[in-house]
Amino acid sequence: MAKTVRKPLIAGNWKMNLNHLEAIALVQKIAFSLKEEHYAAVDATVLPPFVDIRSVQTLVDGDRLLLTYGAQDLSPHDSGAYTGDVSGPMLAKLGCTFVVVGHSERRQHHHEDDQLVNAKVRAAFRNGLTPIVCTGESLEIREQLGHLEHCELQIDAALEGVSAEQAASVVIAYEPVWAIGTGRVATPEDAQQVCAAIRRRIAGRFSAEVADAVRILYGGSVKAANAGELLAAPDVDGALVGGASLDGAEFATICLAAGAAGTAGSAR
Ligand SMILES: O=C[C@H](O)COP(=O)(O)O
Repeated sequence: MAKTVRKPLIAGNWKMNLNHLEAIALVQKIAFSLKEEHYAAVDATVLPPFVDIRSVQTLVDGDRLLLTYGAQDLSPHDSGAYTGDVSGPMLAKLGCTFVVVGHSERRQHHHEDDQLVNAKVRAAFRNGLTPIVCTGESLEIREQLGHLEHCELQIDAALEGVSAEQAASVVIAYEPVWAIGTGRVATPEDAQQVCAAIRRRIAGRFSAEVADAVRILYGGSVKAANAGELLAAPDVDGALVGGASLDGAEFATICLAAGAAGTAGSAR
């Protein structure tokens, strides 16, 4: 299957790194390397910590950058007595495009379960934000060959109650837990197998048209050196990049590789 309709997306998840001054410096570096003409072939977005978003917004708006930005999490509630939480309306007001939901680090360190992930997906849609829904198996599940079913069930749960129209706009990120921050990257075949299975599941649950529209990213130790081969896989529509997104030139190189892979896919 060629990548005829899906524009590649590279999302830089900064995790809990960079204060707002460092955020400005990084966006400036990305802007230096990623020119307006490059955005015809790839969408690029950064996902800074909450406290950096206003600074990133000011720079993106002021310099009319085509780079988008988003958040790494949101509350399932839109307002109220939820100390420490940040709501969808707040992120929308800051001009966020995307919000990560269900990252394995939140599932692990904040005990987020499938029900909460689903509530956050619905909060994102309610507020005009595009959720980047993460799924991925542990090493133990992979060794027991349960990875496909594990990811399919996580995606089923995350999209519970979501309309076909909303589902078509969702972004899914397949991130095997054993590949995150470890330097141990999945092979293109591993990534393709799971991304294709997720797409088939969405086709069965919604429709072939919805499945064809959904962008499925791979995440886990993506770098400029391995991005090209991962992004060439037919069902891999981009990458959720952690560590390598903290280097502006490296992030831009990954974006350019995605643009090239997308262009090659359309020509097939
Ligand atoms: O959200 C990004 C992923 O967790 C991947 O992180 P990484 O590129 O540092 O392995």
